Amino acid sequence: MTSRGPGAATAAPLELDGLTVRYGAVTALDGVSLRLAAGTVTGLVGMNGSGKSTLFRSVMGLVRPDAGSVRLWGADPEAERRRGTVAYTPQAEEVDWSFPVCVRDVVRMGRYGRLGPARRPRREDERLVAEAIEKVGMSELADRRIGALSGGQRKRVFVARGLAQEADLLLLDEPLAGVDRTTEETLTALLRGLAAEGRTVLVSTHDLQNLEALCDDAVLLHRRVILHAAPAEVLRPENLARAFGGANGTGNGADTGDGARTREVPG
Ligand SMILES: Nc1ncnc2c1ncn2[C@@H]1O[C@H](COP(=O)(O)OP(=O)(O)OP(=O)(O)O)[C@@H](O)[C@H]1O
Repeated sequence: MTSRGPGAATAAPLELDGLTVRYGAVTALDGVSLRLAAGTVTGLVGMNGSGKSTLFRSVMGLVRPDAGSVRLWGADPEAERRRGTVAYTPQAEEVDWSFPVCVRDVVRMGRYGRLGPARRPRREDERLVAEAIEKVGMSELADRRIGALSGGQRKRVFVARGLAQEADLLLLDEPLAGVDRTTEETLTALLRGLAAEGRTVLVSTHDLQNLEALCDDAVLLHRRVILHAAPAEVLRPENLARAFGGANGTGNGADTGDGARTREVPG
């Protein structure tokens, strides 16, 4: 894991304080405060449009907060982003899948922030790339164009990119959506393993059945943090109802308005 200066060891890997983000008239996040403990997996749970992706994008500096702050290990986030200590797996819809690259190319992008002065991947980088691809069960498809992958395979490629990056904080936007049961179990074990190594994972998910197996903590989001507690507590019907507006938490609820989404290339 990356070594940091004094003070960073005790600081939270991620701390949001009063984070507020608006897209024109739409308030996506409204005074969100959150602190993640190191070496944990935290589930981010909320209905469509509750602000989950906006939260991730704010941490990555892809949207500018209207108010509030993001701190990574107690410091200004820009330096940590540049050092590659935080990895982001975007939702599939945010990626340009016609970009002419193969699985290995995308995963190799995870190493770019860590390349030596020659800026050329070394044998060690290639080993880490191959290892990350193997961990998500994609070795046989390593040379396939990303546009020719299934939805579940696409998710796994971006999880592998985060693994190859050896980031200390991983932000995963719905990595389990649309994957089969075996892949879900593989990815769950993988994320649990990362936390056991001391890495910190924030993962948005709609899969409430898997929440307790996956997470140490969960955050119910509905523009604001409704509850940050153990998964069992978050799963209580009365708590889910506060975020989803239905007793069982499986209702879709009304979206709060559909703004145009930005798209980005895989790198
Ligand atoms: N680029 C944008 N321009 C305008 N509005 C946006 C933009 N991106 C998101 N929004 C709006 O902000 C709100 C929060 O969106 P966000 O994508 O963060 O929600 P989410 O919880 O990730 O949803 P989902 O579960 O559907 O992925 C929604 O009302 C959405 O329509």
